[in-house]
Amino acid sequence: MSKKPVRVAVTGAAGQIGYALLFRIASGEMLGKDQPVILQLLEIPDEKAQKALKGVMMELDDCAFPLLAGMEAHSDPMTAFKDTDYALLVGSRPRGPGMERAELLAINGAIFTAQGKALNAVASRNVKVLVVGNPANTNAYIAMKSAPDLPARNFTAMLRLDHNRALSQLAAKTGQPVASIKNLAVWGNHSPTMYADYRFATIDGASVKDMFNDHAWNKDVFLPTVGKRGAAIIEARGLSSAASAANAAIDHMRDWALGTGGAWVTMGVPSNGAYGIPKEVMFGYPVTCSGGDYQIVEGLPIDAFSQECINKTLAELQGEQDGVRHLL
Ligand SMILES: NC(=O)C1=CN([C@@H]2O[C@H](COP(=O)(O)OP(=O)(O)OC[C@H]3O[C@@H](n4cnc5c(N)ncnc54)[C@H](O)[C@@H]3O)[C@@H](O)[C@H]2O)C=CC1
Ligand SMILES: O=C([O-])CC(=O)C(=O)O
Repeated sequence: MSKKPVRVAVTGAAGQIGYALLFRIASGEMLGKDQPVILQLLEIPDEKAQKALKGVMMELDDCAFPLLAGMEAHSDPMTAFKDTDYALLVGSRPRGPGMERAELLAINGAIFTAQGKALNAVASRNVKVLVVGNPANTNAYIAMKSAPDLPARNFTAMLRLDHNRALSQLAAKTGQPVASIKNLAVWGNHSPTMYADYRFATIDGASVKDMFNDHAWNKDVFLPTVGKRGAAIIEARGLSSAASAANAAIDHMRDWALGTGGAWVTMGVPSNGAYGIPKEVMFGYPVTCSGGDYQIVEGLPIDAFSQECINKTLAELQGEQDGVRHLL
């Protein structure tokens, strides 16, 4: 028997990430090739944005996706999020060349308060929320705090792009295929302070750390390359990452919904206190997913360098959260 359609809300649907994301959701890459979806698309109430959204929907129609069971255009989160099972909060103001994240925080804070409240009021009580729009962790924190009637753990932030970037850098360094690398973790904020941690990573079961014990490469090449990749893409493209961000969003939601089979992935999730991170801080952690839920990988040893990196990214996140406290 065919499955009942699920509702997937996407904000910023006419933006560049939206354009790289919607077609893949509709083709079944996110929730499975047997799962029909109804897309509930939100754009700002602006004639140009709504017109562009109509154009994207015309193209979605023209793909004749068998799994696309319905599609709606919205300009109000209160209707866009009605009964939604999944919400991908992409729409926000992207960072331009030279723009600081603090500037973004002020502009985007208001958006995520309103959207959190709307999710609280009208979404499915089990809605899974992924915040992509930057600053993703703090926007997710704002949305979570604005939705007190929904489970806090259902609000997550996207660190999967950092995770995937780190995988590719490790694959290049070791000359091994990406798919062979397991047990990578990225801690903290989706920002240059994130800490990509390959101490536990294995390739075909062998420790990556034992393959090359190169602290200088870790500190001076690997971490800055992964951390500043977003800025490097902006510099090269004149636009922020879109296809790779959409791909990471698909990976994040697919793994959360369908499970990772024991493999670690990175998600930004409200802390449960693990690793001394204060509760509720929206923090990148290694997780495994099963049964439509995620579990933080706990009990990993944290050495002095790692602790220093974790402290740094935590301090940045707490600074961001302090900066939005007046909104909550
Ligand atoms: N977490 C991550 O790893 C990454 C996050 N990003 C972030 O994703 C966001 C979106 O990026 P792009 O698609 O490239 O930007 P874009 O500017 O192409 O599209 C954003 C869209 O969101 C819409 N929008 C703005 N406010 C909205 C609101 N309140 N409700 C609904 N829609 C709204 C805009 O009209 C626009 O169409 C940016 O904040 C960007 O910094 C980008 C790459 C990676
Ligand atoms: O840096 C940006 O503004 C876009 C982004 O989040 C990324 O590519 O990681």
